[in-house]
Amino acid sequence: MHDQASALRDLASRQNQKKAKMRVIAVTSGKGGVGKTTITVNLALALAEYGQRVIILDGDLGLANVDIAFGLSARYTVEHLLSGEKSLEEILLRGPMGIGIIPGGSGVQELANLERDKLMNVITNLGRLEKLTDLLIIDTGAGLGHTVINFLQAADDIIMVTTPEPTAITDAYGLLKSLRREASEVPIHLVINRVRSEKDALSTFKRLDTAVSKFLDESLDFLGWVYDDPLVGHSVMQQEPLGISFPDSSAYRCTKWIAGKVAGIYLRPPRPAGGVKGFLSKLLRSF
Ligand SMILES: Nc1ncnc2c1ncn2[C@@H]1O[C@H](COP(=O)(O)OP(=O)(O)OP(=O)(O)O)[C@@H](O)[C@H]1O
Repeated sequence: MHDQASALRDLASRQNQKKAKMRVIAVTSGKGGVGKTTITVNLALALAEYGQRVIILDGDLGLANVDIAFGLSARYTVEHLLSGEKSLEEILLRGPMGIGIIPGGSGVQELANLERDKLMNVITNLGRLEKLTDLLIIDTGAGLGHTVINFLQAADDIIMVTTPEPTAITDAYGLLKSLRREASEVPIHLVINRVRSEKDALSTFKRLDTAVSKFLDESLDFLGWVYDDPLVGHSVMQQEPLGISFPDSSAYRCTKWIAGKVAGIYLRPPRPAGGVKGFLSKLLRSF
């Protein structure tokens, strides 16, 4: 008998067979406020600069703000997609460099707890994503709520963001520990945000990696770091991504380096901008 459930399974498997190579990257963190959204938005921009087609799913249930970071305002969200009121194309916002933004809103939680009658809308609509993008980047909420777990389990890769702050490191470790149980198949790549120097980044990584190898018997992949940069705050106030307002800032150059790795392009790690003092000291050294 060809019931509704098997019809859905057939449709989903046909979508899978047609699958182009859209990659799903979930950006997450143990603690809130460590720069997950800033990194998601600028990573998307840097990847678009490398010629990738990118769509961001704003999956942060409590603090959905990807649209705001782009200076846009969401009229419709995933909720409208789930109810069948709007199509994917109708809820999709377009940012700079053709970046697509899917506003999550409260529909995000529903997405994780789909009722059967809404499943058809999702499979049909999200199946079309394959044609629209090379990369789907999900900005998840912090911590390990039910919705976050579902996104992390479904992703091809997880980028975990932390800062060197002890509380952020403790929460990152806690999340890594849970992920080993909940999403052990998905590779996790660490980004350390708001570092003062390369040394600061490396020592933070070492601290976390030592704990992970000692207590979880695993090793961490270090994707890169982003400098603490006051220009990030300026760009947030301007509601314009850093890569648009301050493309030469040290934080954006780091993000481009990370994006290069994500896109499979090798770049050297950037150094912080030295300002006039740095320029003069380098100049004097060369005499
Ligand atoms: N590299 C950086 N240098 C300086 N400030 C930064 C940097 N990255 C993020 N910030 C600042 O930290 C604050 C939090 O950033 P953001 O909103 O991206 O964090 P989040 O992890 O997404 O937070 P939430 O958990 O609330 O979603 C912002 O005010 C932002 O300006």
